Amino acid sequence: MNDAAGRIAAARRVTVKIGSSLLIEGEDVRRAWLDSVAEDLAALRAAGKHTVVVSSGAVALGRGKLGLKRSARLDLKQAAAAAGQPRLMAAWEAAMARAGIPTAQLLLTVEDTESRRRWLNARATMEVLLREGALPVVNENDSVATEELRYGDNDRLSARVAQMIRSDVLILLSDVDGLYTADPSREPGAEHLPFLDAIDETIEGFAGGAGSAGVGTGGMRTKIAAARIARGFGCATIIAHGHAANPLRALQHGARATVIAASGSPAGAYKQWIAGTLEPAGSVTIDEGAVRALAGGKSLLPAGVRAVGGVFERGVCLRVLDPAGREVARGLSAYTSAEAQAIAGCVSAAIAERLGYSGPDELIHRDDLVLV
Ligand SMILES: Nc1ncnc2c1ncn2[C@@H]1O[C@H](COP(=O)(O)OP(=O)(O)O)[C@@H](O)[C@H]1O
Ligand SMILES: N[C@@H](CCC(=O)OP(=O)(O)O)C(=O)O
Repeated sequence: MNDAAGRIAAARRVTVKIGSSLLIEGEDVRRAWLDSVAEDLAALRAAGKHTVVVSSGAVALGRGKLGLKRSARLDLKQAAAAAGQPRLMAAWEAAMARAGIPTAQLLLTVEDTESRRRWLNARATMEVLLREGALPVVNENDSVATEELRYGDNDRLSARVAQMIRSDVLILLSDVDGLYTADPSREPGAEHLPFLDAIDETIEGFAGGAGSAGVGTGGMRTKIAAARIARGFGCATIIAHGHAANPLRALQHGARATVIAASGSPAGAYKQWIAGTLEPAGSVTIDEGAVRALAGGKSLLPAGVRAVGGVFERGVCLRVLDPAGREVARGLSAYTSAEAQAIAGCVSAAIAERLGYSGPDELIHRDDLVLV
């Protein structure tokens, strides 16, 4: 299944990145086009797929609003982003409301995607939004980012977002229908590449090395960098043309694109990430029945917990120990240490009464658990 349509059909979670050039014309949003994207996103939802959008456009809209000229100066870009972001979100909000889907805004920085704690918090927010049927619309928090610590391009940010929500597919909508052997706007003879199973130096060379066509805009280079990140955690990347109406539907109907395959699956990579936690924040000791349940692929319920070690927040990685103190698993805790202590040994039906509020039935959900 090397075509974009097949990948999208099989995906459970999809991240879509939309560049400024698609969204904005002159100084305003291409509203009719955005309505068509909203329709496509609603169709993905109706097909049971969880979708997140990474949308550029704040800087371009803010420039128009403030009457600023194009400039490479970071402070001017930051001011433009601050002025343009509300306009960008207003456009998304209006388009998605017409499609019957509530939107939510997340502004992320490099730090949010690099620090484990902030990552987990952003992820938890995203999960609730997806569960509640909202469309998270993400952009870089340009106004607080620094020169040394900013993505600067939403291609790589979208790969991190795809990782955060465990997307199977990352769709980069651009003004070109994929990767060519050279920049097609400069070399008419350049060949289109429909499918890549790996990213090597030759491929990176196509996307424009230093001093060649890609410099300045980010161009294909940041898209290949994004595909490389996505590939590493089990997510395929699709680079596609997005300028015409209903660009996602067009892809689902076989429009030409470049597909870059993933290595492994998002779930596998996620579990590797959990297993690779250097310093788990605490531990839970479980009884024999729970050890058997985990070995059988079940979640860890509070009923099987005998003791809780350490002081920890929700979402952190815990060691799961058998009655003899041997580590049998690792997983992300759905509760804080204080809560875990309060509900240890407790049947699921009694959790709400014990805590005074309701919470998940599982202390560690099987999706967040890996046997060691
Ligand atoms: N090998 C290549 N294949 C396709 N496009 C390329 C290649 N090298 C450079 N490009 C350029 O990259 C552009 C897309 O990047 P960019 O303008 O940054 O898009 P976006 O705004 O969608 O992020 C294309 O219009 C094309 O001119
Ligand atoms: N965060 C910036 C967008 C940065 C970016 O990657 O732009 P683009 O190359 O148009 O996708 C903004 O909202 O204007």
